[in-house]
Amino acid sequence: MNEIIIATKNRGKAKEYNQLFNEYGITVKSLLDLSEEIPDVEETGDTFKENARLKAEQISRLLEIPVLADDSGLVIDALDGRPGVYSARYAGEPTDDKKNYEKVLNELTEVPSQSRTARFVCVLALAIPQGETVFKEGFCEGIIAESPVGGNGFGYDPIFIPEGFEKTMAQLEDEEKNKISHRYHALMKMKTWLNVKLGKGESNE
Ligand SMILES: O=c1nc[nH]c2c1ncn2[C@H]1C[C@H](O)[C@@H](COP(=O)(O)OP(=O)(O)OP(=O)(O)O)O1
Ligand SMILES: [Mg+2]
Repeated sequence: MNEIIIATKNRGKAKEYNQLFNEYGITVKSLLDLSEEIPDVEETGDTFKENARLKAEQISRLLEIPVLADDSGLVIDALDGRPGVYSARYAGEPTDDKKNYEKVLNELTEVPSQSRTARFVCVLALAIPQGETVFKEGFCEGIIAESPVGGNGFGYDPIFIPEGFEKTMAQLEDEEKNKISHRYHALMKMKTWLNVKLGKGESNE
């Protein structure tokens, strides 16, 4: 098998999974690459895990093959965890990345830098026909910038300064982001789990 489906309609995510899987010789197909029209999965869950499950299981059932899905978002301490699972629709629907991060910056105008701590969260689900869905979670710690900078990445990247950096996620090269991102960490945990499952490696969990 040298192809995997990721149940997403987000081009930014699909691009990152393609880059992350590239070294294994695996091509990633998103729902945008399929010739058939795939209905939207309603993200009705209250947690990243529930929404990741909905996306992975519904598409796996539809296509009758194993499917990965990620539900992710930005969790800001000074906002009691918002936008969290509502990250994609924080400023309403349809999703508008710029409106979303501008809303966050407006809500944080009075908040000093030491209190602007936040993290990106990614719950990655692997749904297998006739099997139990597996979940792995990844985090990327950082702080929220005063204003948006940078043109790489997607979503909230222009306002997120990862720990250990003095620039935003949107100023990092793709390869740099892919070494530290919540998505990378979740995928590495999934890879470890799969290797153990296939008898190819040691668990380090
Ligand atoms: O690395 C990231 N860099 C910046 N922003 C990010 C990142 N990862 C997630 N995010 C934000 C974007 C979106 O506002 C929300 C994900 O929402 P989420 O529902 O998981 O994805 P989505 O609706 O964009 O596509 P889909 O559900 O088809 O996979 O969190
Ligand atoms: Mg979504």
